[in-house]
Amino acid sequence: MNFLTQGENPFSLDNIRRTLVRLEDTIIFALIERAQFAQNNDLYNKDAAPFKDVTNGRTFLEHFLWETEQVHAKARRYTSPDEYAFTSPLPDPILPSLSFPKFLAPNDINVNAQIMDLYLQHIVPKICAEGDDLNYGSAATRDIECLQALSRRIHYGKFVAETKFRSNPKEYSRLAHEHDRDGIDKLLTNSAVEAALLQRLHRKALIYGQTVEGPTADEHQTTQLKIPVEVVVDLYKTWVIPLTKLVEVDYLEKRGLEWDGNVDW
Ligand SMILES: O=C(O)C(=O)C[C@]1(C(=O)O)C=C[C@@H](O)C=C1
Repeated sequence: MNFLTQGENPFSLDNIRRTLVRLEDTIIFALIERAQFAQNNDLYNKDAAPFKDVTNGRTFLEHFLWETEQVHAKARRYTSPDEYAFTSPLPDPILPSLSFPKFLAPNDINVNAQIMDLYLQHIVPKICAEGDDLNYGSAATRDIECLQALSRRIHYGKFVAETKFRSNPKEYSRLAHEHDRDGIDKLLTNSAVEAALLQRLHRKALIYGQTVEGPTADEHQTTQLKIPVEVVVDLYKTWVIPLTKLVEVDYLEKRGLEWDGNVDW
């Protein structure tokens, strides 16, 4: 989403959902890119021999991510309301600051630590072949792309939550004051949207993951998929949607508690 475009409201629920749909493509392609390299578990072990003298007590991935985020911070990446860094400390931007439209209420919700854990424990082992192929730089670069895309998608829940809050502030506020997180979860859940998403994802993983050879595309040629379809669907079902909802509930609870009766904060 380009928050700086004039004219169209970037914060309508339709536009926010359109961004979530586009991020499905980003995430699937990032996973396909990572899947071409072996697991390379040394990347995730801070005592691994190839790196332990150069990464200051971090794993190679953490170290490389920190270096990458330092460069991106200089280009003001983390001043954008939909971007969340995994590492710190980070330098100030070297570009002048932008003024983004005010939409989200101030909050410090950041679930990147959970995203890192789920990615390393549940994604890499399922999409990459076991073993070590020495492609450390390539694999870590793809890891960072996967992590950034997942982080953006999951923290986008804040925008969904704010639009939902604005459409029903009294009820969310009542539930927040009762600390009824299950009630908030129930109120924000749209099962039809979730079911449609999982079906769409299944089709996308099947189509994007195919090896296209010859002059015509064969929609039944599914034997050589670059990543297993069910891994992508499971990733969303078990992790991406629940973590997005966690972000939404955290946001709505705080938002509801602090609500002063005006829709704008
Ligand atoms: O689109 C919404 O309404 C959202 O809240 C996002 C989302 C998702 O993660 O995709 C999460 C909860 C809803 O049940 C449906 C979908």
